[in-house]
Amino acid sequence: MAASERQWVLMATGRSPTNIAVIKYWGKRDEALILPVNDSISVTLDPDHLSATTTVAVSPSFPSDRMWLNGKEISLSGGRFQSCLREIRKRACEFEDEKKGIKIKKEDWENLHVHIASYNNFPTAAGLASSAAGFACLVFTLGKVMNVKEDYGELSSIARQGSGSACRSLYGGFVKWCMGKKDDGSDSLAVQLADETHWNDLVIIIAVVSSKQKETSSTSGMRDTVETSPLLQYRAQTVVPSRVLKMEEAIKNRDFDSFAKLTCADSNQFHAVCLDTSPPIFYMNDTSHRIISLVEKWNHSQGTPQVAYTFDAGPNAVLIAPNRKTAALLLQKLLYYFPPQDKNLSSYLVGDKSILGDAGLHSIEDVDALPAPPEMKIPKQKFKGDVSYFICSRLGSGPKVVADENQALIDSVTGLPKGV
Ligand SMILES: Nc1ncnc2c1ncn2[C@@H]1O[C@H](COP(=O)(O)OP(=O)(O)OP(=O)(O)O)[C@@H](O)[C@H]1O
Ligand SMILES: C[C@@](O)(CCOP(=O)(O)OP(=O)(O)O)CC(=O)O
Repeated sequence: MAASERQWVLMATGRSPTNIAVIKYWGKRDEALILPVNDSISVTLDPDHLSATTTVAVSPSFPSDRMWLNGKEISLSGGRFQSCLREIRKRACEFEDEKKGIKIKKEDWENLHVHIASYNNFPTAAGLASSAAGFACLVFTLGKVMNVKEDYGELSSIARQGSGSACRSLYGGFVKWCMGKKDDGSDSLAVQLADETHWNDLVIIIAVVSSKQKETSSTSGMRDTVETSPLLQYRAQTVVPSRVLKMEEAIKNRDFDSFAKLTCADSNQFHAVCLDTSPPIFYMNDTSHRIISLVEKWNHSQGTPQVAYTFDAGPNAVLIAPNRKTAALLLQKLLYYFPPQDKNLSSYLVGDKSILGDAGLHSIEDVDALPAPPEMKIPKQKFKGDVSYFICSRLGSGPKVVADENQALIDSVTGLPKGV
């Protein structure tokens, strides 16, 4: 290879959203391939608020594969990263850029190494599904740089091998992960039920209860549940199959009543199987329970669901409102009970801050003046400081290429992360 040939660096940058399940995935039937015991359904969140951005660079001058996450080098030796790299490399296609003097034959990809830099615009490993956005983005961006021709369904089954829930982040809007039947996992992939424009009135408010790393990871938690919970069998075989059908129908008809009831019931059953695990797993805390109680009492007082709640493997609440008006009412109730620790309202709600205006909350004085929610029995008690901050978001699109080279996370000359 000529010296000039050795110099080129080929790069691609992608951005992928995170997703939140409304019918939960919990339990694997195959640990290595990451095959689930039931179907699951999720909503994809707006990448402007919660997403991973990943740059993949390839160059004949790189002696090994390397990765940096949020500016720190991490090991790629784990099985999940290796599976994603292997599966994408297998599907890599010929690539040529005459201007830059780059010509890569299909068989060359086996010997070309990658540098990967990724950044999450929200806390990593804090129960906000960073692994879902991260692995979806990794697979999507590797696919771009390696000129992979496979469709998103196939890419989703590769992202699944990085982290199960990641397969659902390959699409925007409403997504179903079909568990599949085959032993090799080739039919365990994501399909889009409807894109983000189908039901774009929905508003999502996340209460970040704790951004510390959690005690029991989803991976080990669900392994323990599969081994010890008798309730999980009933959930996976009897409850979820009919719930998935009802949820698909609710989404198709934009039936918020059914959507909310199914979402809350499924979150509660997921936490019930965690409690049915030996030793029991507690992901929610007192603040999570207070938020459930607030929503349940409000919903009950109105006779129909106003808002849905769902909790993943952590205490953070994800609340889904049917429209901005209801979201603004919800925010008033939440801020009444969970006012900010300091006087800074603007940093207490991130994402779509305009919801504060809709709720008539322009300053901390407006929060102090909020009336107690009438449906609550003990309205006087407040829990200042129990919520770290709120995120206001909406449904969003699937992965996208970031074309602006200024936004690449790797320097195209050095092949190293910018700033390293
Ligand atoms: N941008 C990223 N690119 C590649 N991998 C990532 C990225 N972000 C996170 N990960 C991987 O995901 C791991 C964190 O996953 P973990 O399941 O512990 O937390 P989480 O996904 O934030 O929470 P949860 O799955 O419970 O919602 C990281 O240690 C890393 O291996
Ligand atoms: C509670 C959940 O968020 C569990 C997600 O689990 P992960 O996808 O993080 O687990 P692994 O496949 O072991 O990586 C529910 C869901 O997203 O469906």
